[in-house]
Amino acid sequence: MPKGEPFKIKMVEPIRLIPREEREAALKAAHYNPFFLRSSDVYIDLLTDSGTGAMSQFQWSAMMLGDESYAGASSYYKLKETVTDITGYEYVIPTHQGRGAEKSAFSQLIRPGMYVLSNMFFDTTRGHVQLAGGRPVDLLMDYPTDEFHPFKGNMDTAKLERFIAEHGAENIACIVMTVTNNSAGGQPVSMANIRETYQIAKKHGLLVLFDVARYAENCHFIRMREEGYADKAPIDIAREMFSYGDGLMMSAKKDALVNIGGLLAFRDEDLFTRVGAAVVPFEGFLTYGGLAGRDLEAMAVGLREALDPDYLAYRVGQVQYLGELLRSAGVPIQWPVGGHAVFIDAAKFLPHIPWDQFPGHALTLALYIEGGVRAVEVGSLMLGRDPETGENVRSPFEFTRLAIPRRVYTNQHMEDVAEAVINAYKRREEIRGVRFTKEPKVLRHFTAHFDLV
Ligand SMILES: Cc1ncc(COP(=O)(O)O)c(/C=N/[C@@H](Cc2ccccc2)C(=O)O)c1O
Repeated sequence: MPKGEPFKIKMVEPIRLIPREEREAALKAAHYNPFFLRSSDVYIDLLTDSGTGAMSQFQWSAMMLGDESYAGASSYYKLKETVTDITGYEYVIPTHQGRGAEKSAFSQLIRPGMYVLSNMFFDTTRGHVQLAGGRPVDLLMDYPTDEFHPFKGNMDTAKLERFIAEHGAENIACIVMTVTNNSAGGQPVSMANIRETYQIAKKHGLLVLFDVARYAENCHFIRMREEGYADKAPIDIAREMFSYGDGLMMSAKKDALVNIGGLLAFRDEDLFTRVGAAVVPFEGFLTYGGLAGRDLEAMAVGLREALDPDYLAYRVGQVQYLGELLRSAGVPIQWPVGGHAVFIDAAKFLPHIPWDQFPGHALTLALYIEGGVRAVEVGSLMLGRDPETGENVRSPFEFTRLAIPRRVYTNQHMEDVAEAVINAYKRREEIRGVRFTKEPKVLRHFTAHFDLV
């Protein structure tokens, strides 16, 4: 097997590491929140793998065929055919990005006070359940962060059965299966777990919707780690996976390899009609959903490219490479490494920082100072406050996430990232926690202002 990437580079975008004193000034000016840094002040941007990937020559050339008709554009039908071929779902609606799909679906499927169950919600999905008056419930299998288990993103189906029995199916709006499981560390969900969850849902007459931002990576892990799938193509694994669901919401900015875009797709016309009623006022007509025709063209191509086995081996392999650099240096990370990011265990990295001074966030500040690397916290800061008590909710994990954009950085960049993390680790006792100086009500981590404790 060649070591190199399964592509060669045709266009480059200059990046540079600004001097340390400029990084310190930039971070202070950004209210100690990496979201407020200018990208030109960031050397290696691991804030998110969402919308930050590089498109292929096939996607760029497809964009020239974008049909910008308001309704019934040929670009829509190309996307629809691709989505139906991969998922088996006949009814397809584009949205501007994932949260457009979430708002449209949850506003129609949730009555205030209803529960929505998940293996684990990501924060915007959780936010939209709450905005629709729903009560999100995570039912993740419990695994130690530093022990190997092939599918740490799994739903705890025993907890699921108990919850349904205790609260009644009539009080549950739907089940959301997040694949891969971003908040649990980009960890995959096994086909057996997806199948079992679907069987339980059908026994109780419950809907199962997928949150499939990173579905291709999930198919790769099933192929690599689950008995009976080694010889199957990722697209065939995807087809089976989607057979255990009633529909999907997707941020196309991940595993559809585009810079903007989202998707809704359903097996059943009634669901399509109900959710479509919210798309028209919020996103646009059903055949464009807030996107240009050229975006639909790029998405149709990207959905297939993401399922290419050589691409998946390279993509997930690069994330593993960074994980191994850190693990071999003794840096505490979640193990095994997920599909789109390395999750540093900030609670272990910074045991002197209390959870409500947000160690995962404190470490993002140190990584930027050390090496111009921008990362994000996935922990108690992201989890926010309990809507009923107003208290900070303590996350089961305190992570600093290093999310790797698709087809953007080389392994030398990963070595630069590892050096920054290891340098921060060497001076970890000096790293201080943070406190709010401005705390927004919803999805606070994106726009909060902080000071060092
Ligand atoms: C599993 C899953 N479901 C839905 C969505 C919403 O999709 P969308 O509305 O963003 O298209 C997301 C978005 N995930 C971004 C969000 C983010 C977080 C921190 C920094 C920047 C961006 C990320 O994980 O990086 C997701 O992960």
